Amino acid sequence: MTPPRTPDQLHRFGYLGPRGTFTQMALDAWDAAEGREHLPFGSVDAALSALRAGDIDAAMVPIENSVEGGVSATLDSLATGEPLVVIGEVLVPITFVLCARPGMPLAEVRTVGTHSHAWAQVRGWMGRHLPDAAYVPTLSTAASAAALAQPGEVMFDAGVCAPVAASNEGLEVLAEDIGDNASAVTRFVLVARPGTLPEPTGADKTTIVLFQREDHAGGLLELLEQFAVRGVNMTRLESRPTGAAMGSYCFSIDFEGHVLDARVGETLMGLRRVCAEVRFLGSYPRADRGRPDTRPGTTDADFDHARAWLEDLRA
Ligand SMILES: O=C(O)C(=O)Cc1ccccc1
Repeated sequence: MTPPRTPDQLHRFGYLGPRGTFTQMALDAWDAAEGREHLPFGSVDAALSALRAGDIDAAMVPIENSVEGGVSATLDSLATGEPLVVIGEVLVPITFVLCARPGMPLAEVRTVGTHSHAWAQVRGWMGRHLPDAAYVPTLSTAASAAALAQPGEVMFDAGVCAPVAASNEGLEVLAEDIGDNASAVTRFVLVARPGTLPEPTGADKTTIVLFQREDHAGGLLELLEQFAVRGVNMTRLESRPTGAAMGSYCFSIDFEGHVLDARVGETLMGLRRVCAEVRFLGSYPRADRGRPDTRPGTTDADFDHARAWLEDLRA
């Protein structure tokens, strides 16, 4: 996981809570709290609204899972509304347990509560061990454990969460390691209001959202070739409905490099020419420290030489 790199001006951090979520683990990994506040929020939207309102300085939210894909609540909130920027990312390996109130036998579990992304990752196990169990969605994995720990009626018999959430809430673990994919990883992003741009490290990523001008044959290719000709490697590409009309999509994209890198700047200018809108969602150090494989002709020095050559011609 990423070591802490907390800019000095950030003091109040929000996260998708309650305590015991994978998102809290991501925030703890990023910011080993030294007097800074870590505040739980009930949903991604609630955390990002508090950030936009200025109640917190940054928010840790899930963005992508290696098994289930993008987290729509996060992608859509970042693509619209008051601008926010990603200033860091954290990768967290995911392990799930099935937990219940003490005394509940596995054979009697009829309903299971958890976050939709967690349910999608334990579907195989559920099919084998609790094929008739009904799914009850909760706003996070730890929210299902917290609900079971409250006295009185609860909407489900068991919850799926991190081992730490089950033990925080004094629940019994009915089964361990129930994820269908043992190497599942979730990627979390630390989001702030614009104005914080982490310095380039040589191992950076940039996130943008592209809105096309009009639907036409080769429209997506036109966007992709902006990256290809400048040697910029994409690490995530998703289309999301804009909500404006049926068939209206935007593209949410992560790629290697920092906005201050020449090839990234040239790519963004190319995209700006061919798109109706380019929303910049930040440049930040990669959690895995992976450095891009820069092709000959696409280094900062190559772009500088070419620009100097053109200026010479014009002079
Ligand atoms: O609900 C949580 O614990 C989260 O942090 C969101 C989530 C849910 C499922 C897998 C990874 C992250």
